Amino acid sequence: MEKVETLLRVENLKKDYDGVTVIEDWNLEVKKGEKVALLGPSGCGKTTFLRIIAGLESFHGRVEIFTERIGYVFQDPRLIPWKTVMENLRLIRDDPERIRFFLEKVGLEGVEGHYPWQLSEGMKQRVNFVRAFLVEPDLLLLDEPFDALDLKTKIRVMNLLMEQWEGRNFSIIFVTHDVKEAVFIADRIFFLSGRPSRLVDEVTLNERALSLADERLFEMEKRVIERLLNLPL
Ligand SMILES: Nc1ncnc2c1ncn2[C@@H]1O[C@H](COP(=O)(O)OP(=O)(O)OP(=O)(O)O)[C@@H](O)[C@H]1O
Repeated sequence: MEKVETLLRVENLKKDYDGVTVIEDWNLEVKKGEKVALLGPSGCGKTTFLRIIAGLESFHGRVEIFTERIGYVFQDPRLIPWKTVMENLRLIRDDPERIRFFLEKVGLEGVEGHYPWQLSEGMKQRVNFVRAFLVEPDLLLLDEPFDALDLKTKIRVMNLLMEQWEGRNFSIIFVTHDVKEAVFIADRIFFLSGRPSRLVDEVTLNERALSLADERLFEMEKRVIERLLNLPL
């Protein structure tokens, strides 16, 4: 049988801010190509966890990442205001053809010369996605990335995400408050408690819905919500 490689291993992870513990004793593994979602109350440390994985935060415990190719779709787009979309993206990968390819894929053809202030929040967020795809990541970190998108754009970006994933089989850590999004994207969902947050449960999804309107998705969402409601949080 083919051995599934570990891409990320987290042991006894703990994070304090000014003496206040936010993350308490997290242990988890993410396999190569696996898509995991984190569901938990506001302020429980989900963004902090992604920042730790991206090397942007100090921590206690052990974090092993078996790649350097990490893409990060931040909660806010963080584009450099005095650079155009193309200039922002060329900082990541100086390949205008590839940049145009992804811009077209997210429905942003023709905005290369625009400055960030000329774009709506949803447009900026799509540029944020393009930036992460340009990295050709082995691990993609997604922090509530669909919130600024209207439904049709969200579906378009989700489809692109899945298409990219099928082509390259990278791992995903996806933070969201939306159970339906989590169920649509993830193979495994972790449930977090409030601060200090612990990983209290996880559920593996053995099916995959083909679209956000797929009936199976509603059934899976229901099961996850029921599981969540039964947790002693
Ligand atoms: N740089 C910092 N200094 C001090 N406290 C911080 C810092 N960054 C985050 N925190 C605190 O750590 C906790 C976790 O924050 P984090 O942003 O990781 O939560 P979250 O689960 O992503 O929340 P949300 O779902 O609302 O986005 C919060 O209470 C926050 O105030």
